[in-house]
Amino acid sequence: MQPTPPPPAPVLLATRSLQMVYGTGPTATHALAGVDLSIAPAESVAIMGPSGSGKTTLLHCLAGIVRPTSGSVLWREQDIASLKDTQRTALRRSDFGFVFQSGQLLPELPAVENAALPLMLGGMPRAQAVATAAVRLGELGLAGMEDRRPGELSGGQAQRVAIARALVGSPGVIFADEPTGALDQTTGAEVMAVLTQAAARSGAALVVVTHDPTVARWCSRTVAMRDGLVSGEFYAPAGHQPPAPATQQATAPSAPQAPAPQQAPAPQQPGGQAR
Ligand SMILES: Nc1ncnc2c1ncn2[C@@H]1O[C@H](COP(=O)(O)OP(=O)(O)OP(=O)(O)O)[C@@H](O)[C@H]1O
Repeated sequence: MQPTPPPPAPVLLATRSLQMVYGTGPTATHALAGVDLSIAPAESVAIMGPSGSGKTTLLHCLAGIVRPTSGSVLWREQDIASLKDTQRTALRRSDFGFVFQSGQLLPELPAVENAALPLMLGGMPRAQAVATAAVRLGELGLAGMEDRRPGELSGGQAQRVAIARALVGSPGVIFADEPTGALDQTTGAEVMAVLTQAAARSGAALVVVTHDPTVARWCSRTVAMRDGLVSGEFYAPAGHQPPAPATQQATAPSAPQAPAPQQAPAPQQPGGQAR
Protein backbone atom coordinates (compact mmCIF):
# COMPACT_ATOMS: atom_id res chain seq x y z
CA MET A 1 0.00 0.00 0.00
CA GLN A 2 1.30 3.43 -0.92
CA PRO A 3 1.80 5.80 2.04
CA THR A 4 -0.47 8.83 1.95
CA PRO A 5 1.54 11.82 0.75
CA PRO A 6 1.69 14.72 3.20
CA PRO A 7 -0.69 17.58 2.42
CA PRO A 8 0.91 20.42 0.46
CA ALA A 9 2.24 23.21 2.67
CA PRO A 10 -0.01 26.28 2.70
CA VAL A 11 1.37 29.17 0.67
CA LEU A 12 1.34 32.74 1.91
CA LEU A 13 3.54 34.38 -0.70
CA ALA A 14 4.80 33.00 -3.99
CA THR A 15 6.45 33.95 -7.24
CA ARG A 16 5.77 32.26 -10.52
CA SER A 17 8.19 32.60 -13.48
CA LEU A 18 9.26 35.94 -12.07
CA GLN A 19 11.45 38.01 -14.37
CA MET A 20 12.88 41.47 -13.89
CA VAL A 21 14.81 43.21 -16.63
CA TYR A 22 16.34 46.62 -16.02
CA GLY A 23 16.85 48.68 -19.17
CA THR A 24 16.41 47.60 -22.75
CA GLY A 25 18.48 46.47 -25.69
CA PRO A 26 22.07 45.33 -25.42
CA THR A 27 22.58 47.03 -22.05
CA ALA A 28 19.56 45.33 -20.41
CA THR A 29 20.23 43.55 -17.12
CA HIS A 30 18.25 40.38 -16.43
CA ALA A 31 18.16 40.69 -12.65
CA LEU A 32 15.58 37.92 -12.25
CA ALA A 33 15.43 35.24 -14.90
CA GLY A 34 12.38 33.17 -13.88
CA VAL A 35 12.09 32.68 -10.13
CA ASP A 36 9.59 30.23 -8.64
CA LEU A 37 9.41 30.43 -4.88
CA SER A 38 6.74 29.64 -2.29
CA ILE A 39 6.77 30.88 1.30
CA ALA A 40 4.51 29.39 3.96
CA PRO A 41 2.80 31.34 6.74
CA ALA A 42 5.20 32.04 9.63
CA GLU A 43 8.14 30.57 7.71
CA SER A 44 11.52 32.31 7.97
CA VAL A 45 13.50 32.40 4.73
CA ALA A 46 16.99 33.76 4.13
CA ILE A 47 17.93 34.78 0.59
CA MET A 48 21.66 34.51 -0.05
CA GLY A 49 23.88 34.78 -3.09
CA PRO A 50 26.74 36.72 -4.62
CA SER A 51 26.53 40.44 -5.24
CA GLY A 52 24.35 41.12 -8.26
CA SER A 53 22.57 37.75 -8.13
CA GLY A 54 19.17 39.43 -7.74
CA LYS A 55 18.46 39.15 -4.01
CA THR A 56 17.29 42.70 -3.42
CA THR A 57 15.34 42.77 -6.67
CA LEU A 58 13.54 39.60 -5.58
CA LEU A 59 12.76 41.12 -2.18
CA HIS A 60 11.46 44.29 -3.81
CA CYS A 61 9.23 42.30 -6.17
CA LEU A 62 7.91 40.13 -3.31
CA ALA A 63 7.13 43.24 -1.31
CA GLY A 64 5.42 45.05 -4.16
CA ILE A 65 8.02 47.83 -4.16
CA VAL A 66 8.78 47.28 -7.82
CA ARG A 67 6.66 45.71 -10.53
CA PRO A 68 8.33 42.75 -12.30
CA THR A 69 8.77 42.68 -16.05
CA SER A 70 6.81 39.42 -16.24
CA GLY A 71 5.55 36.62 -14.06
CA SER A 72 3.46 36.91 -10.94
CA VAL A 73 3.80 37.59 -7.22
CA LEU A 74 0.98 35.93 -5.33
CA TRP A 75 0.09 37.31 -1.90
CA ARG A 76 -2.64 35.15 -0.35
CA GLU A 77 -3.31 34.00 -3.94
CA GLN A 78 -3.78 37.54 -5.25
CA ASP A 79 -1.37 38.65 -8.00
CA ILE A 80 0.07 41.87 -6.61
CA ALA A 81 2.26 42.40 -9.69
CA SER A 82 -0.86 43.41 -11.58
CA LEU A 83 -2.11 45.88 -8.95
CA LYS A 84 -1.98 49.64 -9.47
CA ASP A 85 0.75 51.52 -7.63
CA THR A 86 -1.75 52.95 -5.14
CA GLN A 87 -3.13 49.48 -4.41
CA ARG A 88 0.37 48.07 -3.85
CA THR A 89 1.19 50.98 -1.54
CA ALA A 90 -1.95 50.28 0.49
CA LEU A 91 -1.10 46.58 0.65
CA ARG A 92 2.44 47.30 1.83
CA ARG A 93 1.05 49.44 4.64
CA SER A 94 -1.60 46.97 5.75
CA ASP A 95 0.07 43.58 5.31
CA PHE A 96 3.86 43.99 5.13
CA GLY A 97 6.57 45.12 7.57
CA PHE A 98 10.04 46.29 6.60
CA VAL A 99 13.45 46.36 8.27
CA PHE A 100 16.40 47.79 6.38
CA GLN A 101 20.10 48.00 7.08
CA SER A 102 20.15 51.32 8.92
CA GLY A 103 19.15 54.95 8.68
CA GLN A 104 15.49 54.11 8.40
CA LEU A 105 14.25 55.94 11.48
CA LEU A 106 13.22 59.59 11.33
CA PRO A 107 15.85 61.39 13.41
CA GLU A 108 13.54 64.08 14.77
CA LEU A 109 10.94 61.66 16.15
CA PRO A 110 11.19 59.79 19.47
CA ALA A 111 11.47 56.02 19.31
CA VAL A 112 7.82 55.44 20.15
CA GLU A 113 6.61 57.72 17.36
CA ASN A 114 8.98 56.11 14.89
CA ALA A 115 7.51 52.74 15.86
CA ALA A 116 3.95 54.09 15.67
CA LEU A 117 4.32 55.59 12.18
CA PRO A 118 2.68 52.75 10.18
CA LEU A 119 -0.38 52.89 12.42
CA MET A 120 -0.67 56.67 12.16
CA LEU A 121 -0.22 56.50 8.38
CA GLY A 122 -3.03 53.95 8.38
CA GLY A 123 -5.32 56.44 10.12
CA MET A 124 -5.14 55.29 13.74
CA PRO A 125 -5.47 58.15 16.25
CA ARG A 126 -2.05 59.24 17.52
CA ALA A 127 -2.61 58.37 21.19
CA GLN A 128 -3.77 54.85 20.35
CA ALA A 129 -0.92 54.32 17.87
CA VAL A 130 1.69 55.50 20.36
CA ALA A 131 0.25 53.28 23.10
CA THR A 132 0.35 50.26 20.80
CA ALA A 133 3.90 51.06 19.73
CA ALA A 134 5.00 51.44 23.36
CA VAL A 135 3.83 47.89 24.05
CA ARG A 136 5.87 46.63 21.08
CA LEU A 137 8.96 48.51 22.26
CA GLY A 138 8.56 46.96 25.70
CA GLU A 139 8.31 43.47 24.19
CA LEU A 140 11.59 44.11 22.40
CA GLY A 141 13.47 45.19 25.52
CA LEU A 142 13.17 48.95 24.99
CA ALA A 143 10.91 49.92 27.91
CA GLY A 144 12.04 53.29 29.23
CA MET A 145 13.54 54.33 25.88
CA GLU A 146 10.30 55.44 24.25
CA ASP A 147 11.23 59.13 24.23
CA ARG A 148 14.77 58.77 22.95
CA ARG A 149 15.56 60.09 19.49
CA PRO A 150 17.37 57.67 17.13
CA GLY A 151 20.62 59.60 17.71
CA GLU A 152 20.38 58.67 21.39
CA LEU A 153 20.16 54.92 20.69
CA SER A 154 22.86 52.36 19.94
CA GLY A 155 22.82 50.69 16.53
CA GLY A 156 21.24 47.57 18.00
CA GLN A 157 18.59 49.56 19.89
CA ALA A 158 17.77 51.51 16.74
CA GLN A 159 17.26 48.23 14.86
CA ARG A 160 14.92 47.07 17.64
CA VAL A 161 12.86 50.22 17.12
CA ALA A 162 12.83 49.42 13.40
CA ILE A 163 11.66 45.88 14.22
CA ALA A 164 8.94 47.28 16.49
CA ARG A 165 7.84 49.53 13.64
CA ALA A 166 7.81 46.59 11.21
CA LEU A 167 5.64 44.54 13.58
CA VAL A 168 3.36 47.22 14.98
CA GLY A 169 0.64 46.71 12.38
CA SER A 170 0.66 42.89 12.80
CA PRO A 171 1.83 42.22 9.23
CA GLY A 172 1.64 38.81 7.58
CA VAL A 173 5.27 39.04 6.49
CA ILE A 174 8.34 41.06 7.41
CA PHE A 175 10.93 41.85 4.75
CA ALA A 176 14.44 42.53 6.02
CA ASP A 177 17.26 43.65 3.71
CA GLU A 178 20.66 43.15 5.37
CA PRO A 179 19.14 43.94 8.80
CA THR A 180 22.47 43.43 10.55
CA GLY A 181 24.69 44.85 7.83
CA ALA A 182 25.65 47.93 9.84
CA LEU A 183 26.19 46.06 13.13
CA ASP A 184 29.05 44.11 14.67
CA GLN A 185 28.67 40.31 14.96
CA THR A 186 27.46 40.28 18.57
CA THR A 187 24.92 43.05 18.10
CA GLY A 188 23.86 41.49 14.82
CA ALA A 189 23.15 38.18 16.59
CA GLU A 190 21.14 40.04 19.23
CA VAL A 191 19.09 41.77 16.55
CA MET A 192 18.46 38.49 14.70
CA ALA A 193 17.35 36.88 17.98
CA VAL A 194 14.89 39.70 18.57
CA LEU A 195 13.69 39.73 14.96
CA THR A 196 13.12 35.99 14.61
CA GLN A 197 11.50 35.63 18.04
CA ALA A 198 9.25 38.63 17.52
CA ALA A 199 8.18 37.44 14.06
CA ALA A 200 7.48 33.95 15.43
CA ARG A 201 5.45 35.34 18.35
CA SER A 202 3.30 37.42 16.02
CA GLY A 203 2.92 34.62 13.46
CA ALA A 204 4.53 36.67 10.68
CA ALA A 205 6.65 35.12 7.95
CA LEU A 206 10.13 36.56 7.61
CA VAL A 207 12.16 37.09 4.42
CA VAL A 208 15.75 38.16 5.04
CA VAL A 209 18.27 39.16 2.37
CA THR A 210 21.78 38.68 3.69
CA HIS A 211 25.37 38.07 2.70
CA ASP A 212 26.10 36.60 6.11
CA PRO A 213 25.70 32.82 6.70
CA THR A 214 25.49 33.42 10.45
CA VAL A 215 22.38 35.55 9.82
CA ALA A 216 20.88 32.89 7.53
CA ARG A 217 21.24 30.29 10.31
CA TRP A 218 18.46 32.05 12.21
CA CYS A 219 16.04 31.12 9.44
CA SER A 220 14.32 27.81 8.81
CA ARG A 221 15.19 27.86 5.08
CA THR A 222 17.93 29.39 2.97
CA VAL A 223 17.31 30.14 -0.69
CA ALA A 224 20.52 30.48 -2.70
CA MET A 225 20.45 32.80 -5.72
CA ARG A 226 22.79 32.95 -8.68
CA ASP A 227 22.43 34.93 -11.90
CA GLY A 228 18.81 35.79 -11.22
CA LEU A 229 17.72 32.23 -10.50
CA VAL A 230 17.23 30.08 -7.41
CA SER A 231 20.27 27.80 -7.46
CA GLY A 232 19.48 25.80 -4.32
CA GLU A 233 17.37 25.59 -1.19
CA PHE A 234 18.54 24.38 2.21
CA TYR A 235 16.23 23.52 5.06
CA ALA A 236 17.15 23.55 8.70
CA PRO A 237 16.48 20.21 10.35
CA ALA A 238 13.07 19.61 11.91
CA GLY A 239 12.92 21.21 15.32
CA HIS A 240 15.53 23.74 14.25
CA GLN A 241 16.36 26.27 16.92
CA PRO A 242 18.46 29.27 16.02
CA PRO A 243 21.87 29.73 17.58
CA ALA A 244 21.83 30.97 21.15
CA PRO A 245 22.39 34.71 21.32
CA ALA A 246 25.77 35.88 22.49
CA THR A 247 24.40 37.15 25.80
CA GLN A 248 21.20 36.37 27.63
CA GLN A 249 20.31 40.05 27.47
CA ALA A 250 20.21 39.66 23.74
CA THR A 251 16.74 38.15 23.85
CA ALA A 252 13.69 40.26 24.42
CA PRO A 253 12.56 39.98 28.06
CA SER A 254 9.27 38.32 27.20
CA ALA A 255 10.87 35.85 24.81
CA PRO A 256 11.09 32.22 25.88
CA GLN A 257 14.42 30.99 27.17
CA ALA A 258 16.56 29.91 24.24
CA PRO A 259 17.06 26.13 24.32
CA ALA A 260 20.48 24.63 23.90
CA PRO A 261 21.84 25.66 20.53
CA GLN A 262 21.28 23.26 17.71
CA GLN A 263 23.37 23.85 14.65
CA ALA A 264 21.43 24.66 11.53
CA PRO A 265 23.07 23.53 8.31
CA ALA A 266 25.44 26.08 6.90
CA PRO A 267 23.86 27.49 3.77
CA GLN A 268 25.42 26.42 0.50
CA GLN A 269 27.34 23.58 2.12
CA PRO A 270 26.84 19.87 1.70
CA GLY A 271 24.77 18.42 4.52
CA GLY A 272 21.88 20.84 4.24
CA GLN A 273 18.74 19.23 2.96
CA ALA A 274 18.58 20.59 -0.52
CA ARG A 275 15.22 20.26 -2.18
N1 LIG B 1 17.47 50.08 -10.58
C1 LIG B 1 18.30 49.36 -11.31
N2 LIG B 1 18.62 49.72 -12.57
C2 LIG B 1 19.43 48.98 -13.33
N3 LIG B 1 20.02 47.82 -12.91
C3 LIG B 1 19.75 47.42 -11.65
C4 LIG B 1 18.89 48.17 -10.80
N4 LIG B 1 18.82 47.51 -9.61
C5 LIG B 1 19.59 46.42 -9.72
N5 LIG B 1 20.15 46.37 -10.95
C6 LIG B 1 21.03 45.30 -11.46
O1 LIG B 1 20.33 44.07 -11.32
C7 LIG B 1 21.20 43.04 -10.89
C8 LIG B 1 20.71 42.46 -9.57
O2 LIG B 1 20.80 43.49 -8.60
P1 LIG B 1 20.35 43.24 -7.09
O3 LIG B 1 20.57 44.52 -6.35
O4 LIG B 1 19.01 42.65 -7.06
O5 LIG B 1 21.41 42.14 -6.63
P2 LIG B 1 21.85 41.70 -5.17
O6 LIG B 1 22.06 40.23 -5.21
O7 LIG B 1 20.88 42.21 -4.17
O8 LIG B 1 23.24 42.45 -5.04
P3 LIG B 1 23.99 43.00 -3.73
O9 LIG B 1 24.27 41.81 -2.88
O10 LIG B 1 25.24 43.63 -4.29
O11 LIG B 1 23.08 44.00 -3.08
C9 LIG B 1 22.59 43.69 -10.80
O12 LIG B 1 23.28 43.42 -11.99
C10 LIG B 1 22.28 45.16 -10.65
O13 LIG B 1 23.33 45.93 -11.19
